[in-house]
Amino acid sequence: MANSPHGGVLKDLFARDLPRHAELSIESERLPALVLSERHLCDLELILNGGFSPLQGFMSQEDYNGVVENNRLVDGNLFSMPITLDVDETQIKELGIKPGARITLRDSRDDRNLAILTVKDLYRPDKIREAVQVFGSDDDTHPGVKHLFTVARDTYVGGELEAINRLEHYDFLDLRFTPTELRAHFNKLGWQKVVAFQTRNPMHRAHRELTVRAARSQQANVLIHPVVGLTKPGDIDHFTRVRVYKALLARYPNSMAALALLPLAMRMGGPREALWHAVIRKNHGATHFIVGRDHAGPGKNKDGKDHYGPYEAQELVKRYQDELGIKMVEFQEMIYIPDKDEYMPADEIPNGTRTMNISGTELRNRLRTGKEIPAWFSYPEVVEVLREQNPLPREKGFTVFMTGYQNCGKDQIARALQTTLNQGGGRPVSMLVGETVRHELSSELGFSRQDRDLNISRIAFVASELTKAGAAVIAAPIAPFEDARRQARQLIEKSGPFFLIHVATPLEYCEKTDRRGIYKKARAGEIKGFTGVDDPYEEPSKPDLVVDLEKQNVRSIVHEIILLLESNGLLDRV
Ligand SMILES: Nc1ncnc2c1ncn2[C@@H]1O[C@H](COP(=O)(O)OS(=O)(=O)O)[C@@H](OP(=O)(O)O)[C@H]1O
Repeated sequence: MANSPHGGVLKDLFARDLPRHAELSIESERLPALVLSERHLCDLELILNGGFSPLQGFMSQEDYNGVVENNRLVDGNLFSMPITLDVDETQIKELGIKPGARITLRDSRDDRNLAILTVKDLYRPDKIREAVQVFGSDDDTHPGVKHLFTVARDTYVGGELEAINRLEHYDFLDLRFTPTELRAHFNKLGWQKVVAFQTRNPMHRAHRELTVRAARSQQANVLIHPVVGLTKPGDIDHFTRVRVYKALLARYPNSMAALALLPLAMRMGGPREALWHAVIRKNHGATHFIVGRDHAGPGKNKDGKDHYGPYEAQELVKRYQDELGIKMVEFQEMIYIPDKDEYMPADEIPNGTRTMNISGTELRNRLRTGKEIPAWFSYPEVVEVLREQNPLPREKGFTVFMTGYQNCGKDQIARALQTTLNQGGGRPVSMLVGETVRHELSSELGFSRQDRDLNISRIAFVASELTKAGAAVIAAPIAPFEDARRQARQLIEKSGPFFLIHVATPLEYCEKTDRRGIYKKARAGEIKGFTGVDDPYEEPSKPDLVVDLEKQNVRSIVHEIILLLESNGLLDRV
C-alpha cells in the first residue's frame, strides 16, 4: 500500500476537474492569460497533480506567512517552502488581477492553457524576511536567494486552481509518473514500503550501495526519484542523468528498485528543502525518504563556507519526524574501503581504515581528459553515458576562422586544409568561405560596416551550430573588424574550440597577384568601399596564428594549422 498523502487526501486536481474539462477549456479561452515561466510551470505541474498536496493553488498571504514563519499552512499542515506566483504591476493592470478575478495560466512553451486561477489575494512579500527565514540568509550567492531578489517579481498572487490540461513533455514519458500513477504502480508491484531517493546528480556505486542499505534496513523497495525540473545552475543536464539512472537501475537486484522522474524546480534550500522533498515523496506514495549529507545544498556562501552544515537537513526533518508521516532514513557520506571492496557510511568506519574517494572535480577532470574512472567508483555503462556527454577533444567540433585581405590566400588555404582534414577523417568538415557565404547566406548584404558585421555574425552563428554538432568548420571571410571577430569567437567558443588565423599576406602582394582584376576595379572606383583600398582592415590583436602567403606556401601554412590543432588534442588518434 502506498503511503497516505500529506493532509490525508491527494489533491489530484486533474482527476477532480476532469468532468468539467470542456467547460473550463472554453472559459479559459476568454479569460485574460498569464504566461508562465519555467519555474512557475514546474510548481504548477506539481500543484495540479497533487505532488504538493494539500496545496490546491498558489499560496495566499496567510499560508505564505505561516510557511515562512513556522513551516505551517493555515490548516495546520506542515509545509516548508513558499509556493508563490509572482507578478509585476503591468501584469496586474493588464490582466485585471484582483481578488475574485479568474485568470488563465498559460504555458510559455506552447501557448496551451493549463489551469484557471481564482484570485484570492495580492500581497507584497518582505523578500529579505523570506530569504532569511526560508534559506537562512540574504546572501545572494545562494541560488534560491538570488532568484528571489533578481527574478521573482514584487507582488504575489494567491488563489486556488482548476486544472485544464497536463503540461506536454516530449522526453522520457514512460518514466514520468504523477503521484496517482506512482501510487497505482506501487500497488501493482505489491510494494508495501518504499524508500525514496532524491537526486540531481549522476548516480554511481556509492549511491547504489546507499539505497540498497536503506532498503535492507527498512525491508523496503527503492524509488529512485530524480529531479528533472530545475536544479542547481551548472548541473549535468537531465537527459544525460536519466540515461545514467536507467543504466544504474539494471544493477539493482531484480524488482528491488524503480525509477520515476520528478518535474520539480529545486530551490537548493538545504534543511527546508529536505522537509519539502519528504512531503513531496509522501504524496507520491513513498513511506521512507533518504536524507544524506548536505541535502539540497547550494554550495559555498560569500565567505567561502557552506551555506548549511552537512547534517542540518537531517536535524530539521528529525524535529518534525513524528508528525511528518514519512520516515526519514538518515545516511552519512558513503566511503569506499579498498581492502574490503565495499562502501560504508562514514560514521561506521573504524579509525585507521584505508579509504578512497574521487571528488566531483576529480571526476570532471577524468571525464575531460579521458583518464580511467575505476570500477570501484562507478559502473562501465554509467561511465559510458557520461563520456558520451563529455567528448574528448578528438571527438569535438572546432572552428578555424581565417581573416585577411581579398586574395590573401585564405580560400586556397581553406580548401587545402579541408582536403587534409578529410584525409584524416574522424569528423565532417564544413566550409564557410567568403564567396559561398555571400551567395548562400548573405546575398542581400553589401559592404557597409553594418552589413559586414551582420555577415560575420551569420557566419559565427552557423559555425557555432556546426561546431556544436561535431564538425570541423573552416570559415574564411575578410572579416576586417576586430569587434565582429571578437563576438564571433565569443559565440563559437560556447560550442567548441575556436582558432583565429590571420592570413597576413601584405596588401601589395594580394594586389599584385590578383588575376581577376578586382583590385584594379576598386582602384578605378568601379567597386566602392573595397577593403584595403578605400575601406579599413583592422589587424587582429590576438590571433592564434599568423601566416603570410608571400613568405610561405599553402602546404607549409596548412601544416602550421594542423600542428596548432594537434597541440590542442583535436587530431589525436584512438
Ligand atoms: N567593397 C568590398 N569590399 C570587400 N570585398 C568586396 C567588396 N565588394 C565585393 N567584394 C567581394 O566580396 C568578397 C568578400 O566578402 P566577405 O564576405 O569576405 O567580406 S566581409 O568579411 O563581409 O567584409 C570578395 O569576393 P571574392 O573575391 O570572390 O573572394 C570580394 O571580392
